[in-house]
Amino acid sequence: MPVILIGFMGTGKSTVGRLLAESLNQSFCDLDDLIEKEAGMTIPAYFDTYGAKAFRQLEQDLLKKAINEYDILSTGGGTPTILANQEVIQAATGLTIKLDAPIDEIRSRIGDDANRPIFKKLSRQAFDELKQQRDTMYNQASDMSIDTNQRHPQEIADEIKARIFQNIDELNYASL
Ligand SMILES: Nc1ncnc2c1ncn2[C@@H]1O[C@H](COP(=O)(O)OP(=O)(O)O)[C@@H](O)[C@H]1O
Ligand SMILES: O=C(O)C1=C[C@@H](OP(=O)(O)O)[C@@H](O)[C@H](O)C1
Ligand SMILES: [Mg+2]
Repeated sequence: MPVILIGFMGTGKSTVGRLLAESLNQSFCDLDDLIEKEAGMTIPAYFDTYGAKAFRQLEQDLLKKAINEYDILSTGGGTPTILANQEVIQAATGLTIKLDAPIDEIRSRIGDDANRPIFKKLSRQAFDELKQQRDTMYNQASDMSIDTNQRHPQEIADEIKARIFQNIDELNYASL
């Protein structure tokens, strides 16, 4: 059953996804890593060279591929903002989980990281508004939401694991 992690940048999708896959001994893909591998450059370099539109197109192409090939998929914060991606995520048969954190916690997590071109470019207010706007999309696209504030990534991965097994049990009961 594939698990897709969505949510705003800095909520821990990449970190938790990796831990979850290790703990379940399942295959893992971080969509941003796949993009960097395919493009042969970092994400900030790709934004600088080709622009945001080209980035979204490459992301869309690789999402379709990755969703069929991996058990655990960590998306980028902007992935579910594209309608075609929402459709691909909703058509997937597993669980889609939104990770969340308060905006100030996000700022402190990613503040020093030069790897997020969107964070670097936006004013404080625009960044807050972007999160509010995107949260609506994450809520619509996810089956459940997990607050990651003041929690260790391993604890969050363990909670997701428990939820997966709970979900499998419910599906098994429903088919009896
Ligand atoms: N639960 C957490 N508590 C504190 N810091 C975290 C947590 N999860 C991730 N981080 C840190 O926050 C930063 C962003 O995490 P990352 O997994 O890259 O998020 P995302 O993929 O959602 O952008 C990293 O420095 C990571 O170590
Ligand atoms: O929010 C966004 O639009 C983006 C989030 C990033 O991923 P993370 O959410 O893993 O930081 C990465 O895909 C790119 O910088 C664009
Ligand atoms: Mg990430």
